[in-house]
Amino acid sequence: MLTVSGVTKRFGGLTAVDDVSLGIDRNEIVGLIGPNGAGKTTLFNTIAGVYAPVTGSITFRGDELIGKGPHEIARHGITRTFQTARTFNESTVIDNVLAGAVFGKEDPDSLADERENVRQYLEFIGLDGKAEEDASSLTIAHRKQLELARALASEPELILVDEIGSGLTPTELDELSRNLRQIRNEFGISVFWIEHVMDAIMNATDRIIVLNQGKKIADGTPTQIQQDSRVAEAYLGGAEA
Ligand SMILES: Nc1ncnc2c1ncn2[C@@H]1O[C@H](COP(=O)(O)OP(=O)(O)OP(=O)(O)O)[C@@H](O)[C@H]1O
Repeated sequence: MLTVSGVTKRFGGLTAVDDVSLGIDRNEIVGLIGPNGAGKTTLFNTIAGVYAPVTGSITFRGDELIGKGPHEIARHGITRTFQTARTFNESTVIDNVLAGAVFGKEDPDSLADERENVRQYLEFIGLDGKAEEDASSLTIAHRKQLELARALASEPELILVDEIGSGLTPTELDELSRNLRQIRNEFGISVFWIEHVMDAIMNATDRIIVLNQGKKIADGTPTQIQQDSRVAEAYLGGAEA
């Protein structure tokens, strides 16, 4: 469904993403891991249309995405969540989800209809009891769930999730991992997920891609990745730095 071929992105003399190729299929949860500075966020930003790569091609259901901006890419069915949840804090929880619905769709219904429609996503995520509260009153974990509900409301086919684990307790992270699996299971949405918390990524993904210094060094099942000596070396190298 998503095909990244030979993508390179440089910042001045630094090659942040170096000739990376990968694919994400329909209905897959794929983890993206790698030591700090490996190029994970830069790769996401390149897929999402924030950066144009110097070389390579990124297609989604056969359409070339390179040259398209973030709004256009969202309308192709790719949406994202951010490492630091970017909720509109002065707005209610339901209005935040409504913003996702209106932003992501080619042809949104009337606001009143969309408002009714997006309640299902809050219910699905388990935040319906907080629909009328200000987003600023939510805990970090609930804000991250709100971001997922907002992403769902844009009715995407692929969600790019940038680190949900930081700042969460293990129980909260379990809940969010469960949300991601439910999103895949019930809506058939694919998830591409950057995460530093290894337990979560090993337990909740179907496949894991590993970047190190901009290059893809491994792509396999969680078990294969745990046994991959290049991956272990990359993390040990990072720990010494
Ligand atoms: N806007 C930018 N301008 C210049 N250099 C950048 C920019 N964004 C990222 N970089 C550099 O590109 C490299 C890859 O960074 P990136 O943030 O993509 O890594 P990452 O794997 O997401 O790291 P982390 O796990 O720490 O978030 C790093 O060396 C970083 O300093």
